[in-house]
Amino acid sequence: MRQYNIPENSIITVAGTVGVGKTTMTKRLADALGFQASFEQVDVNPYLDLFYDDFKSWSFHLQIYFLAERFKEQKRIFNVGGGFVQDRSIYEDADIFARMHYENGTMTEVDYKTYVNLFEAMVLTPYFPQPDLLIYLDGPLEYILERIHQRGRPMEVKTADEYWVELHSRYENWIRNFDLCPVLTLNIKDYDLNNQHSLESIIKRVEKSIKKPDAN
Ligand SMILES: Nc1ncnc2c1ncn2[C@@H]1O[C@H](COP(=O)(O)OP(=O)(O)O)[C@@H](O)[C@H]1O
Ligand SMILES: Nc1ncnc2c1ncn2[C@H]1C[C@H](O)[C@@H](COP(=O)(O)O)O1
Repeated sequence: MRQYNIPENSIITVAGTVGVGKTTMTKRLADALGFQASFEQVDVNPYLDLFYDDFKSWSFHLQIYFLAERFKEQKRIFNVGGGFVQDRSIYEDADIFARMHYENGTMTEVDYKTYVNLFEAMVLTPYFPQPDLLIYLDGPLEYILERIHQRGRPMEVKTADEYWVELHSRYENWIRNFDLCPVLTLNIKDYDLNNQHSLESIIKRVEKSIKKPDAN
């Protein structure tokens, strides 16, 4: 395997809205770098279908479930060590999804406050070092909607497009203000992961952007 100028214990988080291509990017990048991958487990999530049927009744349960899952994954990453590529950051749960449901009235204020308290307590533990790089995947909304429909998860396909439109717009605002670690933004129109040159050029950009051990 080719050696890259990327510290071997780096943590790279792939962020972006639903359907943009995080899981696919996580797999390809982890394989190319010889890193381990950490995924969201969508198929076994007991709340996801219930949530998409009725946001108001299930948004708190779902957020707590995601928080617990991410905490377990963070602990695993911390204990196993080595380089990891991670499919979605915990920041997106709190700053985008939970906040959106609270602001739209599909999560109560008391539930939101409880969630934020728990989130803040968790990110202060040693299991949540800031990533060395956040790769932000962005692209035109119509591409993303097409991917959601083409992937065909039933609960997502039946969800009104307005939900994805709002999510996309919240992501764009969020990334403009995100400063917890270096960010590399990739537009999905500009790469093709089936093309080795395209993947190599992404890795070159990762090499340039990632936090190196001697950096502050
Ligand atoms: N670079 C790409 N080019 C074309 N299709 C892609 C690309 N990346 C992902 N897809 C497709 O788009 C859909 C969503 O991708 P996925 O990686 O599951 O997104 P996410 O994890 O962000 O929800 C899947 O059907 C996947 O095969
Ligand atoms: N924190 C979250 N709140 C609500 N919904 C969420 C959250 N994190 C993920 N999701 C949903 C969105 C998708 O339907 C699936 C998986 O996300 P993906 O972006 O496809 O990895 O879970």
